[in-house]
Amino acid sequence: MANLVTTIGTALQSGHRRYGWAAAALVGALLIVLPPAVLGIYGQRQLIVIAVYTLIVSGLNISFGYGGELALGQVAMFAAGAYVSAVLADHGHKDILLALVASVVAAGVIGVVSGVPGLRLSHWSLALTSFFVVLLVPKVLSLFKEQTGGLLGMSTTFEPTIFGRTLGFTGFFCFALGVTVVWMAIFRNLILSRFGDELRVLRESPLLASSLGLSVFRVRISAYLLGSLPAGAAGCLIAYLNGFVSPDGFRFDLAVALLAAAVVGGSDSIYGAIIGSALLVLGPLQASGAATYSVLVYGLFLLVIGVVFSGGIAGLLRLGLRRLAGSTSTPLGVSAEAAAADFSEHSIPGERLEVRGVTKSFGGVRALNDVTLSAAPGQVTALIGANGAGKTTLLNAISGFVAMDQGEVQLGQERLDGRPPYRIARSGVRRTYQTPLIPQSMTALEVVTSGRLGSAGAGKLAAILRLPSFWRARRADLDAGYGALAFAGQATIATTDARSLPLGTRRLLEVVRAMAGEPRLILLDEPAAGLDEEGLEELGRLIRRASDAGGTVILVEHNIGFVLGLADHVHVLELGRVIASGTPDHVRAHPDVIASYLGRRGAAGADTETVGS
Ligand SMILES: Nc1ncnc2c1ncn2[C@@H]1O[C@H](COP(=O)(O)OP(=O)(O)OP(=O)(O)O)[C@@H](O)[C@H]1O
Repeated sequence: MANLVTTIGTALQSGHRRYGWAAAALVGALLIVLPPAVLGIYGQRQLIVIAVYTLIVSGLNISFGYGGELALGQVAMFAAGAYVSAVLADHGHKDILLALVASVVAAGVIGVVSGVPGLRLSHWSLALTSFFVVLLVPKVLSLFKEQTGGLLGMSTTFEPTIFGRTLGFTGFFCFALGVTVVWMAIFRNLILSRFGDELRVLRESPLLASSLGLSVFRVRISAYLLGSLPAGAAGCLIAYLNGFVSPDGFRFDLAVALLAAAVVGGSDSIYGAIIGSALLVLGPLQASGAATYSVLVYGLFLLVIGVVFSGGIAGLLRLGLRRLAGSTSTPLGVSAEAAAADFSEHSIPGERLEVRGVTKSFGGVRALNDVTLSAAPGQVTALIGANGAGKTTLLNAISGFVAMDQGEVQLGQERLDGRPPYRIARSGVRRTYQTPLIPQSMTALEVVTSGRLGSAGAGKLAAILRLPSFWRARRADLDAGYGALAFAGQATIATTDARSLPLGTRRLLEVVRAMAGEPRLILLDEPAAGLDEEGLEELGRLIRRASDAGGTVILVEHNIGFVLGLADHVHVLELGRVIASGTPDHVRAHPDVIASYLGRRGAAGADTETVGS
């Protein structure tokens, strides 16, 4: 019996990804072709409103749910779409396709105008600018009273035509649902492509996104802009549905209600927008009287859902399917051995790193003082030193997260200093962090393939249309990711939720992610922190294999026994200066190092000593 349940669960879970789109398209098609008499005019209207909210909420989910940016401006874009369609209809342009395109363009313009300033600034700025944009809607409409009817709104003759033929209500119903189905297909294809992974990486940490080679600003603005487009389409549909537009339809309450619908449905799920919107339209708040308290009730909803089940209803369904499916399977139908062999043949293209005269001060603290050192391909180069010696600052200076005051960094023939972090990452610098940065709701395989996000891949259009170039790039990403996992002996965790893995495995995963991105330089910041003996051994083996495969590895670590047993070359930092460099034996015996750092036990052999942490 348990087996049967697991089989059904697995089929549903894998079917959800592979054929979920087909099921959704089928439901959409059925609704469209359903005889009007079955639903009746009221039922059709309700479905159109659900479709309208689905468009807006799914747009919100791109930047908010997947990208982690709180943005409320969708209502302003919704208003822009509605008013553009209304004004066009008022001027006798009744072609609904024309109105749809114009509404989408208008929403895009509002998206760029309101998004760019917010996104250029800090994380909360977008929430604030988009909040103000929504508050401004009635004011702007009153400014253009002649054209928009001001606060009273405007009604006009909405008789949609398409290519010169009048649509009628049922035709409009089919059009509205058709637009929503097409958008949901676009949305799904975007989310299940590199773009979806970029958003999830961004939500986890902009720092991580930059160090994987992504321009944080570009990802944020693409998400906000793409999310604004369906809101414009929704505006067009609501104008034609109601035959009337007024500022009352685009108030701040609606922004809160849509946010609640996103969270309740599941803001980081593809079909959560449909669930949330259906609840918004058909749910208990539609009862007379309840609407008065809608902001309060939606606010409470947000709080409760946020605390109790953050993935929303879609998240609960996903969890249920996962539980039913039980253990995970190997993806791609590739054997671990074959993938590992492929990956080891594909060596790591390490380059020589030269750091010359790097100096960095934070106020009165000189974190790096004229640091000159190098690291060779095929070797593990360790940086050791007590707390505050400047090790992390040096990694940050090499990877561009800290602007150095003086000095040069050269990788192979390429100068890295002066470039932004994402460009340095694109030059092949990959790093790990003291606290593993593993994005939410990603499998181990997805985490590893995200190491390739900064490299050339298929574009968004290829992803939306699922062109052959998309499938080729996807196959290459999956092969490289799976190969890297198998190379590290971790193929069995490929489909496991990466966040649920133990600390040691998450640390390994970070190293594997760094290896999957064809790195010319790998920077490891305290990868052994918190690991037990077994974890240390496994990590040591992996780092050694990465350098044997040609990688240039720089290891910052406090566990001296681990470092001296693994490194080919060691640089010792003290108060921002290099005080010794050489082989582990040379460093172990160096009088300055013994005096200031290793102490008497170091001279005798510091195999298990952890210094400075
Ligand atoms: N952003 C910052 N602002 C101000 N001071 C900083 C900043 N980053 C580092 N420092 C200072 O620079 C010095 C070097 O710090 P750094 O973190 O590089 O040392 P570390 O060797 O990596 O230490 P640990 O082993 O504890 O991580 C310390 O005195 C630290 O307080």
